[in-house]
Amino acid sequence: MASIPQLPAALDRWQQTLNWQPTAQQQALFQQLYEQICLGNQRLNLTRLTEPSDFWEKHLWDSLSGIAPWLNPNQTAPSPVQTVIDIGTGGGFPGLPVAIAQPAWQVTLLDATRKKIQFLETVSQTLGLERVQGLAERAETVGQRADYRDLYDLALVRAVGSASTCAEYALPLLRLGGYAVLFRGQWTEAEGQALAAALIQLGGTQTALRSWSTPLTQSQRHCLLIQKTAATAETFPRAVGIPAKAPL
Ligand SMILES: C[S@@+](CC[C@H](N)C(=O)[O-])C[C@H]1O[C@@H](n2cnc3c(N)ncnc32)[C@H](O)[C@@H]1O
Repeated sequence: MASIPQLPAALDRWQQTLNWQPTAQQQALFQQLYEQICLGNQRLNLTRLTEPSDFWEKHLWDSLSGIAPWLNPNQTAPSPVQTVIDIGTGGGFPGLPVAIAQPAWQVTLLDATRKKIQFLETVSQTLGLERVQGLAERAETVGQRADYRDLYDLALVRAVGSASTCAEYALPLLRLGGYAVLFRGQWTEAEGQALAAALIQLGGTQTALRSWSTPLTQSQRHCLLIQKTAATAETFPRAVGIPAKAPL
């Protein structure tokens, strides 16, 4: 069985780039995650990244780069976190690496595809991630449910749609003062302008735009931090399919 990059090389890279290191137990969980997601279930086609170094960089490192402000012991976290929702989690990213790195956080993995969520629940149980739960629903439906709205401290959204679409999924689910992290590859001024207009309608304020290169292949990444600074109108999220078809 192939191994993801092991100590000490990976530890150095975690330390240099995120100022954080996994414990030996967390490193073992990352390896188990790799085996379960990449090699364990080819049928669901959860990821096309099966090479250990690709998995480490584009799934593990990339997922944790989004929560860098909460990992770095020298930084004050933007706000305390207990509850997290990963919207459109797919193969469990960024939610599962985040749950391993932050074992005290309660992480909900949301995806519209029930089979993916059922598989991720089994993986979470196998890895002993007791604070992870799955939710097989559309983000638009969950965002209109009173038991999920205004609930989460942190929403993570990677590779699910345009930034405005992702913001419309995330903001209704956040408590006032909570944060959304939007993971992006390239980032253009036009996207920034569209997002700014959407945030006015959704009650969000962009507080940071971080830009960096990934540590192995120097691919460009952008990460947007958005705080919920006002209540989101009840009209959002709009009906299923509309946020993606007609972004704000
Ligand atoms: C390209 S995958 C990205 C998966 C993962 N976040 C990642 O970065 O590897 C997009 C996922 O979002 C889910 N998705 C798309 N729109 C959704 C919605 N409105 N509500 C819930 N899940 C959605 C899809 O089912 C799919 O699994």
